[in-house]
Parts: sequence; structure tokens; C-alpha cells
Amino acid sequence: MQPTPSRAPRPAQFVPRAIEPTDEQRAIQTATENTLIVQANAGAAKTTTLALRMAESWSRGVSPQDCLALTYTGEARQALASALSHLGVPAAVVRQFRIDTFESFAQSVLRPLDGAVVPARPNAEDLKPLVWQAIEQVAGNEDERWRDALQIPTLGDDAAVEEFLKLCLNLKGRMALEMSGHEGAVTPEYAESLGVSYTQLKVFKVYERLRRGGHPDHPVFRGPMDAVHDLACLIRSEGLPPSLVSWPWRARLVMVDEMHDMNQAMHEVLMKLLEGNRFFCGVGDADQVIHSAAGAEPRFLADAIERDSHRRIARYPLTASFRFDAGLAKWVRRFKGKACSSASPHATVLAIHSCAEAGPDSGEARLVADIRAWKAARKKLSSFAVLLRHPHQSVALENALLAAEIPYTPSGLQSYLMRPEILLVRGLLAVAADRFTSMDDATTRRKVVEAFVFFCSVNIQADGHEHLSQGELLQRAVDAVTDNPLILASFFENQVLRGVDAALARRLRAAVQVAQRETGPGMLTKVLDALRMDLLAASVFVEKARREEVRGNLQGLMASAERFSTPAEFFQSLNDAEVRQRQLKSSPGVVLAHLVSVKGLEFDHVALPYLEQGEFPSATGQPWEEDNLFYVGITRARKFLSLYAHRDRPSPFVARLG
Ligand SMILES: Nc1ncnc2c1ncn2[C@@H]1O[C@H](COP(=O)(O)OP(=O)(O)OP(=O)(O)O)[C@@H](O)[C@H]1O
Repeated sequence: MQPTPSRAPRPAQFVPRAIEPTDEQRAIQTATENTLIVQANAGAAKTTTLALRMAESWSRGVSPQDCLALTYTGEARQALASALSHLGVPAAVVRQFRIDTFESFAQSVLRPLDGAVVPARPNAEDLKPLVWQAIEQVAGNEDERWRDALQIPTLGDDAAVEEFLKLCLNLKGRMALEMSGHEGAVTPEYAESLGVSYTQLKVFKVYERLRRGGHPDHPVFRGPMDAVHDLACLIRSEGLPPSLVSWPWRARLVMVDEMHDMNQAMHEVLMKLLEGNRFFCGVGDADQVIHSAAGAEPRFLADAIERDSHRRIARYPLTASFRFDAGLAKWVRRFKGKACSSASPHATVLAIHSCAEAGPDSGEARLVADIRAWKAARKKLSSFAVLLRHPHQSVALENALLAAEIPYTPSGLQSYLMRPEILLVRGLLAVAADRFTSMDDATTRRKVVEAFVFFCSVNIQADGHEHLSQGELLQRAVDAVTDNPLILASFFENQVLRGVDAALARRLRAAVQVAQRETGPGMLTKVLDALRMDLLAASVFVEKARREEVRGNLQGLMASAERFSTPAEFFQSLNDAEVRQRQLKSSPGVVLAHLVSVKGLEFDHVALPYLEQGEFPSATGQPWEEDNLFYVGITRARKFLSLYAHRDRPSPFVARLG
């Protein structure tokens, strides 16, 4: 895209610490047009320059409270605040800038209108009951005009629920219904024009009515990105009441970082924010779109603002990356087929390791060796990041790090020891070995008991306490077992096994018996076979990707168990690992991050392990979005980028680097 700076520059007032701005950055810092968009490569200083522009406005007397900066993720929010500090803006001033994610900004705007606090339900599992309620209402509607067009999912078909929730996110992100301009009855033709089935559209309508409690202004709860959608709908329909104190009426500057994540609902909110000739600056990189499921589209970075607000966009370039050197820029050029250059003063060492499945040449072993070398060179462990495509990949890696006494900090994922399915297995092994007492952390014990409740839908029976609600009874039971680990076995026998259906009770009992009996290789596999963990996961997790994660986590756990001779010994090793993890936490560790959560961040050393066919690109992802994810991953590196590819089945991404 051609740069369009037009007016004569004015001298800059803010002089940053830490960097010497380039002419391109200064042009953005001092530009006099009221609508700037910067589209540039990863590491080309978009966030830094946005921060520079905010600092410049502050230097010119604009109150930081009158500057609103929006991002998509909490990480990007944090990265912008850090960039302001890095430039030398005092901490007290940084705190006064209003930097928020779109979703939490929308929540705070809606709060006075909501009346009571609207609970957030971020997980598909929490939304599932309402989806089924909506499906049942659609199925039971006597007045249905297009009954033949309905295809009601069978009760328990969670794939249908998963598909529906994805569709919900997408329809709301795109504001598909609102944008269609359709009025009147829902017909099969209308559904087709939206690209959904008639059943899905009917369920969507009922689901939304239920979620909004039958009243558009008082939702019962909000799922992911619902606040932005609710706010956008309000802006579109009734408009905002002029007395709404939570709306930033006084804002003079509006900024958006990571603009490529924007969808129609966010765009509508932005359009409202831009009323009144406020200054706007947005930055993004069309190749970093990784949220298309939520309706993200690069057009919001392109011409959507011009079209919808009649503002003239001034486009400013940021040509070269400061983050990485010419070698990595060349990889980006080859991988993405786009121009990419570097202005980095430091070199970026690139390495591709060809790794065996196991042994001293395995990915984990090579990675541990690299981290040790990093530590030996007295470099900060927190500047070494290991980026994972899938959270389940952390199981083997965490074990390797713990064995090597390397501290680590999970980011955007939980340690595998604390994932619900692993906690359930730990609980069953505790019952089998009658050793719950050896799990010395009360928080973990609580989570184990909660995992039983979660997976087994425990229904507490307590004679003499019939006046208490099921929720209160559950809470009491969880408290009691947490505080007195000796009663885990009786909780399992009298509440879990008595409260679940006969088939599940048989499987749970069988799993415990196998764990008491089996020893040697394959012992945990036999326990999990008896449990039929796949059925259990399918009964609670709606999303296919989450069920795949369960499978991956348990496979990792089974592989770890092979080193132990009895389930009791393995159970103890997991407790010991948790203790070691806590001890190591006292010193800053290597960052162990889920790839989707590192946009906007950078690290001196970036390691991408498990580059294997089927793992990355993931078979479940959109090919172009997997490309973008890999691009995001490699461009987080400043001085070292290490790729660990499978020796026999390397990811096709590696060959594309040239
Ligand atoms: N003028 C400059 N001189 C030297 N380094 C700079 C300059 N401007 C920015 N940087 C550095 O370049 C790096 C990348 O900047 P930044 O994070 O702003 O890039 P970005 O384009 O927002 O990246 P991403 O697309 O990955 O979010 C940072 O370490 C930043 O401090």
C-alpha cells in the first residue's frame, strides 16, 4: 500500500528514552491528519509507534484519561502499556491512559445499563445447558411453520452444540443478522442467505432471547465477546443514552492496536467512538489474522473506516523490522511471499534442529540443552520463550524441564498437572492408593475433588440436609474432602459412585481396581482404558479441539507413567513434580506459552518445538490461519530462533523457509 502522508510535519515534543525514532516513526508521532492507519510487518514498531503517538499527545497537554486505546487480547493491552513505559512515560501517567480490550471496554460501558453485574461464561461447557434449552424450545414449538426444514440434533450430540457455539461467535462478530437488514419472519431462505441452516438460525434466535433474559438490556450472562456484540447492537438500535457516564464522551484520541483482529461488532463500536472528529490511529498486520472464527477480517484495516465514516485515511509506512535481523526477514519473505526488511542493530541466530522421537536427540532433550546453554551464558530465563501450537504438547516438555530443574512460567495455558482431566486421573490414583494425604497442597486437593464433580456430574445426597441446594451441598462436600483428605475414599464410594449412572460407576470402579492391581509397562493405559476417558471427555467437553487436547494430555501422561513400576509410585511422582514446580517458581523461569497468546510480545530467544506433520499446521485449523500462526511464532524472536522439527515427519512449514 502506498504511503499517503500529506501535510508538513510539525516538530515533535516528546523525546523518547530508550529509542531514537526513525523518520517514519516521527512522521506518525507528529502527523496532523485525524485518521491514521499503519499496516506493517511484525516487529516493525507498530505498538511502539502507537505508544509514541500517545506520549506525544500527552506532551502536548492532552490528558491521558482522554486517550482510549483498545486491543483484542489482554496480552496486547499489556504490551502497549509496556511500550509506553519503555519510551520513558512515567508509570503514574501510563496508569492513567485508558488501555483496554474491546470486550472489557464494552463490559464497562454496559455496566450501568445492565443494573446487576452480568456474569461472564467464557467456557463452552457453561453455555451448553442453555443451548440445549434453546434446541428443545425450537423442537417443541407447535406453531413451527417450516417443520420439514428442521433438523433437530439428538440429545447429547455435543458436536452440534460445538458447531452452534462457533457459529454464534461468528454471527455475532460479523453482526450477520443486523447487517442483513432482514425484517420479519425467519425463513429457510433467510437462513441460507446467512450461510447457516434453518435449524441453527432458529436455535440462535431462541438462545439469544434466553441469554438476554427476554429483555434486550438485562442479559442473564455473557459468553465470549458478547459484550462487544451487545454494545454494537445497542449503538445500532436505540443509540447510547447521552447521560451514559461510562461512555468516553470526552475522549480526544482513539487508538487501536492489532487492528487486524477487528470484526464488524468491534468496528461498529469504533465508528461510534470516532464521532465528533476525534483523532484516530490504528495499527495492524493483515498477516496476523488468527481470529477469523470470531469474524476478524483484514478489511477493517483496509477501507472499512473510510467507507463507513467518510474520514479520509492517511496511511503511514513502517518499513523495516527492528526486532529481528535480515536473515529472519528473508525467512518471512519466503514463507509469506511478502516484502520484509530489517533495521535491527542485533543479529538473529537461526537454527533448525532435526529431532528424534525420543532419547538424547529428542525435541525435549535438545530444547533442555539449549536452555541450559542460555542459563550458562548468564542470560535471563524469562527472555527464553517456548511457543506451543497445542497445550497438550507441554506434558513431555514440563516433565523434561522439571527433571532438569529448569523453572518455567506457563502463559496462555495451565500446567498439565492442573488440567481437569489430569486432576481426575490423579484423584482416581489417590483413591486406588488411598494416599490423598500425600497431596499436600490444599488448593490442588480442592481441584481434584472439583474434577470429580465436573466429570461425574456428582449429585450430593445428604440425609437431614434436604433444605440445602445442590450447589450448597456440593460446596460443603468439596470443603470437607479438601480439609480432610482421609475421607476421599468414602466421598468416592458414597457420593461419586452413588451419584452417577450405573455404566459410569462401573467404569470408575474398574479404573480404581485396575490401578490397584496393575504394575509395569502399560499400567496407566489399562487404567484409562477401563475408565473409557474418551466417553467421559465427550460427555463434558463440547469442542472437538478440547476433546483432542484431553486425548493429547492423557497420551503424554501415559508416556510419563512408563518410567514407573506401580500406579502408586506414579501418583507420588506427580505430587513430587508439583512440589518441585512450586519450589522452582521462586526464580523467574522460561516462558512456556500457547502460541495464540503471544501476539504483540517478543523474546530474545524463541523456541518452536514439535514441528511435525499433523501437529503444525494443525489438521483442525484453517490452512491460511495456521500459516499466520507460524508467522506470528517465528517473528516473536529477537536474537535467537530455534526450530525443532521431527526428523522423519517434519512440518511442511520448515521446507517453506527455504
Ligand atoms: N526506533 C527504534 N529503534 C530501535 N528499536 C526500536 C525502535 N522502534 C521500536 N523498536 C523496537 O522494535 C521492537 C518491535 O517493536 P514493536 O513491538 O512495537 O513492533 P510491532 O510492529 O508492534 O510488532 P508485532 O507486529 O509483533 O506486534 C521492540 O523491541 C521495540 O522496542
